[in-house]
Amino acid sequence: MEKTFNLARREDGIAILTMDVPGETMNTLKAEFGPEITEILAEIKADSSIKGLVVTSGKADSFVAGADITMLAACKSEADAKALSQQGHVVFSELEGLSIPVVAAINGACLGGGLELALACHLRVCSDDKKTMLGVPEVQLGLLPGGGGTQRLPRLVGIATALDMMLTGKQIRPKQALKMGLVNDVVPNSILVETAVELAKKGKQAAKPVKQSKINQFLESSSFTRDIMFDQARKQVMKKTQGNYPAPAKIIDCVRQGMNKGMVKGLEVEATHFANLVMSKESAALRSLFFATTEMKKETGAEGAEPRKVNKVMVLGGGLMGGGIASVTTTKAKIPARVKDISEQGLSNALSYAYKLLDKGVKRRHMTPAVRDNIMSLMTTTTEYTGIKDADIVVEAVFEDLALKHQMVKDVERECGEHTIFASNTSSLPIGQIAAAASRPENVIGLHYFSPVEKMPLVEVIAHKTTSPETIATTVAFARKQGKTPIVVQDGAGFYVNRILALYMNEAAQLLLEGQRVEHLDRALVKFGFPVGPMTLLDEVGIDVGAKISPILEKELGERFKAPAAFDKLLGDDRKGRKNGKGFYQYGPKAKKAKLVDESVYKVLDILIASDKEAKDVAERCTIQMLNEAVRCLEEGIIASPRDGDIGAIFGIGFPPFLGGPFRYIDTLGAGNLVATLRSYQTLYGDRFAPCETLVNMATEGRQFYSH
Ligand SMILES: C[C@H](O)CC(=O)SCCNC(=O)CCNC(=O)[C@H](O)C(C)(C)COP(=O)(O)OP(=O)(O)OC[C@H]1O[C@@H](n2cnc3c(N)ncnc32)[C@H](O)[C@@H]1OP(=O)(O)O
Repeated sequence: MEKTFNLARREDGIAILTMDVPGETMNTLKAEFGPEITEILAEIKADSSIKGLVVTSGKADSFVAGADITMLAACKSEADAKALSQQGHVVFSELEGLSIPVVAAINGACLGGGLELALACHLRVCSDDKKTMLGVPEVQLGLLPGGGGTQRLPRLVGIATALDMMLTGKQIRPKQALKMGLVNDVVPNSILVETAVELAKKGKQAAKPVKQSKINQFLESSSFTRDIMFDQARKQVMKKTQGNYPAPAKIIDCVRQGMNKGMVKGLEVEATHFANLVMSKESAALRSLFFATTEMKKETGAEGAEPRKVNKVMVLGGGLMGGGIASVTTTKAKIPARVKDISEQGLSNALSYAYKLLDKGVKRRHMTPAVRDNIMSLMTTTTEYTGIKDADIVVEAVFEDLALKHQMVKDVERECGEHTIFASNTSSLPIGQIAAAASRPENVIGLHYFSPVEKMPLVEVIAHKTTSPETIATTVAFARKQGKTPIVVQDGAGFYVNRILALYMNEAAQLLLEGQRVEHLDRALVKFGFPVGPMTLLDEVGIDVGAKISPILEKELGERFKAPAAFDKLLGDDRKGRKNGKGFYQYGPKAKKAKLVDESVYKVLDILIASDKEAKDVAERCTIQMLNEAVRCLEEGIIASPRDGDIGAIFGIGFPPFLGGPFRYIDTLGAGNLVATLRSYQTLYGDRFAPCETLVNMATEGRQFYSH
């Protein structure tokens, strides 16, 4: 069997231990490495000629990307998972206990168990490479650092910093890692191992005291003050997670017990909590997202088709969406983008949108002014169709007006090359209708971004009947270069995401009209796990935008999409939401910092406030139609798979990740139970709740969407 670890002795007495998992792209930690590493550690201990040890990786892109998540997912019981954590504890303690200095030389991803391995070394050096990032992202998988991280990290960088890293899962760049004392040096990759060797030769050194604010020094100084800090952290995470995610509270408990009762106790608590989390349904759902997104990175979107290279992009429309699209094209994909708008004002808006985003990076010291200016130089503007003949993709982000979009298709076909792709960022118009004006419809596709473009991870790539596979593959690859997760969906009003969202929003509106308070509706859905409630969302997106989409969906998809008629009164009262400072909530200079409902909205809608319904009933009534419609989209072939439907809902509208997406959630609920609930709502509130055929069949046959 090929070995994972290689120990090379140098003449100067420093040995280099290189980890290189055979046949895999990245190093990950697996239980089966246990005997091999134990043997090597014994060999090192027995060899008095070894005066120091450097631990490094043979992979170009990773030090170690953590414990193997597939191995964790395969655990059958808490006992299995606890054994894994304890095995890690033993090996890392042995490494830490070596009498010779041990230095980790880190290049590339050093995450989760990988960072825990590095923490067990006495010193750490990392490369300044762009790929080098350090962190403990376990919380994003519904887990906690189970290889001693909850104990060693706070002891190295301080409790406050360690909690911040563990509770957010954020990745730390080399410079920042040096500043916070996570690594001892940052050097170019070419001299990484040599620097680590030199450090090892200097011998073990006492860790430099962590630079802490006065308040944190005080808070970390006694168990009494530490407890205040832990209680505060607990309150904050409960507020943020609404108690839906068990990992954060367990992370805090591990640190509390370890810092107050010592490392041995801390490790014991860590292994127990880790095991419990590995077996939790929340972690299973979050792990499924990791597997889904990793799998999707390899797909071209159209079987057998290869993407063409995109060297130049044009964006039509310099509004919020156009500015955002141009910005991710230049900043993330590093592809030149030419923005066209009819007005100079539109163009300067787009430029300043992109500039402000980049400048934020400069202010936070994530980039230099020179890099910002370089990226800005990739963005040019025009009011005419000039300098775009060789554009590979034109992304249209103008008003939702079919005639205008037809004009754009014709203009682009006239002004650009035969191969130029016309991608429409429409949120509601069927792409087939837009392509009807094209003489090269195979080049026409939908590319639906979500607002704000630079933040929202999803794009829907919409193929109409005759979009060519090459156009699909090129658009998918382009979106990925922009840092997006694309899902390919079929053409149809509202595509996938807006279609399932519309029913959810309509039901929230219906509940409002029945007298449920605005803030109660929002709280109920936030408690369920959405990042914001439906009323806040409508204010953010624009009540006018919602009102424009609704009739299109109703016309194309039927009566169940009919928005409550009373909502027209909102527009009659010029209530568009945040953008004009008039919506469900108060805005503007007079508004208090704490968000307050604009109570006058009840009068406009003739609402008599009723007593609050149970939050879980409110959430169920709004989300159940979303679930039903998601299945209908699968039934109609709008989405290709439950996996795409889950990723689309989570990344597009923030469907609670701990539920794994609508389809995984249906599996948890059971199709039979869901159908029964839908039918009871149907009796009470009408046919918009009628369960779709697939769900009914699944209920009869006892089927699930996923086999695991
Ligand atoms: C006990 C411990 O405390 C518990 C843990 O350590 S839990 C694990 C914590 N670590 C993580 O969460 C990191 C997970 N990995 C990532 O975020 C990303 O892979 C990355 C940022 C490291 C690299 O991203 P990117 O360059 O886009 O590469 P990506 O396509 O995701 O991954 C490359 C390959 O490595 C695999 N991989 C990366 N990290 C992995 C992990 N921790 N477990 C299993 N496989 C992993 C991917 O599945 C993929 O495999 P493939 O080539 O066979 O498809």
